[in-house]
Amino acid sequence: MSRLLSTWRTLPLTSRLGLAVVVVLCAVAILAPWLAPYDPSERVARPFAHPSLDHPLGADDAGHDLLSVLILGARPSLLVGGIAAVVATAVGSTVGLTAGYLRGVVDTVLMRVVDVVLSLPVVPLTLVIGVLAGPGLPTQIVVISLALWAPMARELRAQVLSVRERDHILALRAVGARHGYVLIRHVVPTVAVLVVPQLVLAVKSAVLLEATLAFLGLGDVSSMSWGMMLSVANSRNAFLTDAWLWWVVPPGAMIALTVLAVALASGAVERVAAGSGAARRERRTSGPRGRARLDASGRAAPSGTGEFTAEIPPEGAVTRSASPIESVRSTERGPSTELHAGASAPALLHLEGLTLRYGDGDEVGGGCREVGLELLRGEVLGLVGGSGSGKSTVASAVVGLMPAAARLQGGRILFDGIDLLELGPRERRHLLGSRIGLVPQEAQSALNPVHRVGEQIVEALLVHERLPHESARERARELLGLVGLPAERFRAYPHQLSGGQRQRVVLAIALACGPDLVVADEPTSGLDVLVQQEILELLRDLRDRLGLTMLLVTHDLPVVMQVADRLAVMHDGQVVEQGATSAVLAAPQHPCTRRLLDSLPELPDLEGASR
Ligand SMILES: Nc1ncnc2c1ncn2[C@@H]1O[C@H](COP(=O)(O)OP(=O)(O)OP(=O)(O)O)[C@@H](O)[C@H]1O
Repeated sequence: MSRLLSTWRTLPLTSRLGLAVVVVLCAVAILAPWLAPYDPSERVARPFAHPSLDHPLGADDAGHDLLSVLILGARPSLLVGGIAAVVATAVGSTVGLTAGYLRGVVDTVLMRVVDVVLSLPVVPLTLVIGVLAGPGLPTQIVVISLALWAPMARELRAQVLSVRERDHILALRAVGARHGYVLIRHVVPTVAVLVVPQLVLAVKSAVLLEATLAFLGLGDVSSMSWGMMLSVANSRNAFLTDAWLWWVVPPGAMIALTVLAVALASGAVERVAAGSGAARRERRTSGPRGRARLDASGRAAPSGTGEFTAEIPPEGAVTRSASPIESVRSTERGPSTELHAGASAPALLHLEGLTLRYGDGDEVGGGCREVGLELLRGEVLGLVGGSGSGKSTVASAVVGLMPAAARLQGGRILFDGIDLLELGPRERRHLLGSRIGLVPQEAQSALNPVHRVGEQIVEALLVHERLPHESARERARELLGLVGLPAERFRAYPHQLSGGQRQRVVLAIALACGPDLVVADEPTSGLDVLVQQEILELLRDLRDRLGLTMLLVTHDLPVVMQVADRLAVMHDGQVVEQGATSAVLAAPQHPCTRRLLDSLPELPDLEGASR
């Protein structure tokens, strides 16, 4: 209540005024039968009676009290407007969400339907539908909803297109989460803030359209809305006498007042919706009072100090069923370290002539050409090259998250003998996260900022494994331990972690279901040198302990030199050189490899300098 009051105080005067008028109008509509001084269907005055104390708005041609008709008219006007707006918003939002999220054929078909609806002239269309369906409130609701849903669908689709490309949504799709799950749990909450003000604006348009339809004779004569009052006044020659002053002006003024008030109130609703989203985030990020605070290393710090806050689970709350490594190993599927870099070992990942370009027609370009790579089980392959050489294109093709503009022109990606490019979306989703894990670039944006990091690991686990929630949480804590984070970090939000800690969480998500292959796209970018070193040590450690098979994409040669068994160098979309790391570094064959090596900084001879 106090939050509502404080929000009310922050609203501009016009918004407050609009909200107040909307509330009064709704109250009048609800209480109309008790507020109206007379029964509007009874003849209580002489026809065309002028306004008087008994009848402040006079009477119509049949002697009905016009004030009572006006008060009762609020009901159908607001009811039709409200219901039609809700229906239009529901249809428009569903279409916009589906088209924007699924893209492809679904998007094309739905947007062409939207284009057709938008190109139809509203008034003649409504007349045709009205004549076919017959006048009445249901017809009005259908016609108004039909006229309003299409612009909403278009607007929402644009928002969803941008939200679906956010890194944390891509990261979730990379662990194989179902479309419905990603939509409902991550996309809908983000765009809901936009839907609420749209709904309010739709009410405004719907009230106006209801009046238009009623005036055109598509209203329900048995329930006299304000639009219907105008229609009846017109047909009963109110304009030929001075009766229009009290028969036409008041309902016209009420329609104008409603539209204006709703328009003013929409600003307030937008603010409140955005505010409540922010407050929810704030509540989530600050957590309940009285929680212990942790310092950067995860130890308890005196409350009221320190940047990091996280709840410490009660002592003994976690009963460890297996060591973190055992947890991950228990889901391992193939041989690992024994076959490490063995020349005769079967390739886990095999790319043949992969050609992927961006754009269509004359605009086609970029991407990668005729890429051939082989990654053995237990091996770390470093994919290096300058900016724009095509590394990310190859990585995105392996995990199946190519940008919309990407066009596959040929080649195969064999993963454990399965051609990934031949798989349907559902089969591919089953592999992602469970057998192929992705460590995306930019851990900060790959994590959902309003969900606890532990829950994000749990989410990745539950996408593929049927586990009781508590067991999943326990596994998530073990995975945190595996990547070198204290289990207490489970309850932290991404912003409460350092860059290196976030990167570890992203790694834990990638490892959650014990994948056979991990694709790490620039896993150390944006981190300072010391943290980079820590992450590299962690990768090395995981490789040795778990026999991880990893495709490590980076432009940073020193990074791969420390972890990769073999290197593949890309330039201009092609692999120009590949071989054992030591061999490539010792005797680079291609000028690009030599340039990459030459670009490595050399430390000055400090000893010499100090002499
Ligand atoms: N969505 C896209 N639309 C059009 N062209 C693209 C798109 N993404 C990449 N490209 C082009 O494809 C080529 C390869 O890009 P890619 O991102 O794979 O390179 P990269 O080696 O990963 O570079 P960086 O290290 O800078 O990310 C570049 O020429 C780039 O301009």
